Amino acid sequence: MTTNKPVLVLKVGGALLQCEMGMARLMRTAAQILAQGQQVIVVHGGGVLVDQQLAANGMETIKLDGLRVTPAEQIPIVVGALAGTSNKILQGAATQAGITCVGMSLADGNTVSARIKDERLGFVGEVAPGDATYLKFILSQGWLPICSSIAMTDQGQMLNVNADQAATVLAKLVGGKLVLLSDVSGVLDGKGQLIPSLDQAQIQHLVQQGVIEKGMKVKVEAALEVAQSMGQAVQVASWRDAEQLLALARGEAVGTQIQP
Ligand SMILES: Nc1ncnc2c1ncn2[C@@H]1O[C@H](COP(=O)(O)OP(=O)(O)O)[C@@H](O)[C@H]1O
Ligand SMILES: CC(=O)N[C@@H](CCC(=O)OP(=O)(O)O)C(=O)O
Repeated sequence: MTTNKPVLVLKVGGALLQCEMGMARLMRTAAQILAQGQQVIVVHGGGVLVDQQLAANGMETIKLDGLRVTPAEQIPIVVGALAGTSNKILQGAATQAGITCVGMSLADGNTVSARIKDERLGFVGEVAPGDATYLKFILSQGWLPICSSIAMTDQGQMLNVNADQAATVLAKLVGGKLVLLSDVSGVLDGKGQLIPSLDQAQIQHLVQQGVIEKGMKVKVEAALEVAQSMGQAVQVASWRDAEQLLALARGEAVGTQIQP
């Protein structure tokens, strides 16, 4: 049984991986959504784990505008933390919730094509939609693809991709509905209050004021790009909030709506 609804592309941030209860709750919600015949893709980050692994190996973390500068010597650690440990931790949580899942990266089945984004960032990928065959096969089985944000160039060079941007490209590839789940209830104003809806002009203003910064700036800009190219709102919400997850399962708008 499948519905005609667009595929739900759920992006989860790395802080979720540090919270067993949060992961269990999210995967129970995903199981509920899948049981309704709704297809779901989970895309994940793991920035916190990368920070920890780099520190454990005596390496520094440098970010430029929310993106990790990734020199060649950090690639094995970044790939191990994201495509390895983070991906398998989430696969474990999904399995525990009774979900049949497939762990994958952006490179599998040529799902996403990638090239070096900016020499200053090192091995960081700029991504574009590729071939949806592999993803569609997994979805057609009623399985849950769990995708890390590791990509590859045509030459086989592994690249580190910001996970919000990875989710954006997968949403475009399958024409899906994108929900970016983070550790905050949505985009917050200068007083810490949730902003229910944001358009391009409001985003620019808040970025200029420094109210939206760092990882949230990357997230909101990725959300705006996909909202505009697909002509539909993108949600920024929290995986911490059980209510938001239930509302999400019911197909309701939660968190902050980024408007086209
Ligand atoms: N205006 C804002 N509203 C909410 N969070 C913000 C804002 N500006 C910056 N942030 C920061 O962005 C973080 C979310 O981005 P990020 O750490 O990249 O999340 P994730 O790892 O879930 O993708 C929040 O935890 C918060 O520290
Ligand atoms: C290029 C770049 O910045 N890559 C990110 C990929 C992981 C990520 O985005 O994780 P969160 O979703 O948990 O922030 C990084 O290395 O941290």
